[in-house]
Amino acid sequence: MSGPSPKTVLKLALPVPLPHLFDYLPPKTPAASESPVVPGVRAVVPFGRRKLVGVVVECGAPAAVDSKRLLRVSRILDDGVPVIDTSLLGLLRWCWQYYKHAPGEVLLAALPPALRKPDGLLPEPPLRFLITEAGREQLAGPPGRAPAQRAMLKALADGPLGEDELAATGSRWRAVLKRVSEQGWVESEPEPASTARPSGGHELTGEQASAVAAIREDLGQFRCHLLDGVTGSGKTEVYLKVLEQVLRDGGQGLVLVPEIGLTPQLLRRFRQRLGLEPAVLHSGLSAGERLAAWDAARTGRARLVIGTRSALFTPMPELGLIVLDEEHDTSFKQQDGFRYSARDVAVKRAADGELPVILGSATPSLESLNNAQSGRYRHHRLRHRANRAVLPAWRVLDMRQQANVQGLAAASVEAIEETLEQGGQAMVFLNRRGYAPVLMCQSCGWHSECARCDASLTWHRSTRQLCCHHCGSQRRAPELCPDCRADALFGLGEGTQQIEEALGRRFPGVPVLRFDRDSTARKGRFGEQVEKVMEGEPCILVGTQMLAKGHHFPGVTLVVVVNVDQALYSADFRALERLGQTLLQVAGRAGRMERPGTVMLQTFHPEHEALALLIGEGYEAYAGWLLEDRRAAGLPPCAFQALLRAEAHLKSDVETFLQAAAAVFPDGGCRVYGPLPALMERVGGRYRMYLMVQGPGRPELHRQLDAWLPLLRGLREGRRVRWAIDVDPQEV
Ligand SMILES: Nc1ncnc2c1ncn2[C@@H]1O[C@H](COP(=O)(O)OP(=O)(O)OP(=O)(O)O)[C@@H](O)[C@H]1O
Ligand SMILES: [Zn+2]
Repeated sequence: MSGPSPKTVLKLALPVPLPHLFDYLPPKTPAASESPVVPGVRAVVPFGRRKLVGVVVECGAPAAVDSKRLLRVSRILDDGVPVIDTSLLGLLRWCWQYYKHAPGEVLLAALPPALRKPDGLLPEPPLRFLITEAGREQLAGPPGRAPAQRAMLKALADGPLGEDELAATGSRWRAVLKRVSEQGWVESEPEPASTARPSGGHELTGEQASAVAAIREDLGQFRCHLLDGVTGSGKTEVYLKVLEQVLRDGGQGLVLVPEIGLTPQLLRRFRQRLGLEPAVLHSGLSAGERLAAWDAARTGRARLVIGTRSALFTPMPELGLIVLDEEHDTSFKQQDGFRYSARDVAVKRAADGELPVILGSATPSLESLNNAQSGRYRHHRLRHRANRAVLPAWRVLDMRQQANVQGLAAASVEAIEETLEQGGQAMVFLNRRGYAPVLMCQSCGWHSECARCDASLTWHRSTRQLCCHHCGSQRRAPELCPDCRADALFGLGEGTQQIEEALGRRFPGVPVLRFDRDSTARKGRFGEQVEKVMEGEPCILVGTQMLAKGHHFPGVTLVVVVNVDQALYSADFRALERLGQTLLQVAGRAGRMERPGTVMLQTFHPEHEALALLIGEGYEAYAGWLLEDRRAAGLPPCAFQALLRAEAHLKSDVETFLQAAAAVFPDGGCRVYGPLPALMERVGGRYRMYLMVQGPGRPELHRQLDAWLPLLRGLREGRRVRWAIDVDPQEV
């Protein structure tokens, strides 16, 4: 027997945080039936003392080390069927190179969790069951002594059913199914692909129609379309019209939405308009549900996938369109581990697959606006609300001159009262959950601080807890001041719970619905509350960011924004961009139907030029002003950045490492700045700092980063810290 030739080495991505692929010999004597190993298949390999599941990335590459020392793949999984197709594999490879992240972690993140384990298998294709001629005859005959069998035949008489539907016919359905199948009364076949039956939909406005026409023209080729339409302008209707065409042409559609944009209402809308069941993918699903949805997309049974960030990596053999709704949303950027931007990777996927991508938003990111201005993206503007509703009117409340009860201005309370009297619904927005952001002692000035973070502990009065919203630590709230023992503790500032309580007291009998991460923690609660709002009875909604995103609440005519002043003076250069987006998105919930809406903005800085511009002239002017500023300051999107982030228990370790890292930064057109402290320097007892690398061009930035990385890995100072590269960072 000849020794293994280097030609047959397999390169695998394994789930370990190392920056390379791993060489293995192919499995021993593959069975005759087994097809040759191809890229994209899963394999089990020995790794140290463990067995790992990896994905074969390359076959037949020359081995990096002497092949005699190589270990052998234990076995190939899934009968050698690739779980990741070639084009997706190419995209993932681009990702690990671009984001400088471990290939194995990138690749395995693209697999449903169930397939990351050796015992997880590709699911069997689902079957559906049909009644046969003999079955019909049986049903037509006199009822026998097997009522369960008869009931099943009866259920099938109206058309084929899947396993889920049969399961609803009785607990012993499997046994019954077996019996009727043996009799030849029922047969099975693979579940066919879902087909779209679009119906309904609006007659498009002129603006919608021209956007739809332009995007349809580009089907079958790559182009990025920025759909820049004010809140309520009917962007979703544009997506639907283009998707209709894609589905009709036999393509698959992929729709990505922000973390909390994936609501039952949204799904219902897609389901009803397109007349098909979308495969839904998000992190809240069970492993089994996720696997099933992913597999339906991979095999082409599912024609439409709707999901959050990571759904971007679903294999879809006939993908014809990607839609990214609320493209400015920060949840599209993963903030730990594999720090990718789903927006940017979506554009790359579309380019690779030669298909159009739609980025939609009422408040586009400066990155996308910049790309539209430079002609790289096609820019479609929808300036009017679709259903003749007008954009809401703004009222700025100078809080220095307003009586203020528990955070609410007297004028806001009056406006809420008026709204309720007229049968409308009011929404109060503030970005702080809990009862009060700080618990403070009136006598000695003590205040609740997290021992492990540079942050105060939020007072959750109902549960009598002090909670850190950064590291999650919790403790019982003291009754007396822990320092001076005075009975003088009070909550400083307001959180959603306090506003909820204040409104409940002021408007007895009116439902006050709170939407924040605490109140909607229970599964399904969010949806229930939304349903309640949709019933249209007068009510008050109080909530955080969660309320800002894409909801269509027809009854809401008043929006009160409680406190956004912090952002006006933030050290983060993106703070004003985010503020403008949040304000307009929240405001956009008001007056989406016949009755016009009002937005009341409570602020201590009514004269601030940013607010004046945003409210006076709108987002386009505001974003233009911000973009000019970025250009003048040489900041993204007019420059390119990457961060080297590092953290450790000892601040000196972080500093020493970053200084050493800066010292070995290679020469070139990009410069390195720092070490600088993270915006919140200490979280969970760890100090966090970074170096910022910035330059005028992307290729230059990547060339220098790629030259720097091996040097960083060689630094002995790096052993005492956790470090990572963040390309195109969104926060510091
Ligand atoms: N051409 C049209 N004619 C009449 N009504 C329309 C039309 N297009 C959309 N609508 C209606 O207008 C409302 C807002 O539309 P939609 O939710 O699609 O807006 P949007 O731009 O996605 O909003 P947002 O950015 O605020 O989420 C919906 O009730 C929708 O049914
Ligand atoms: Zn903390």
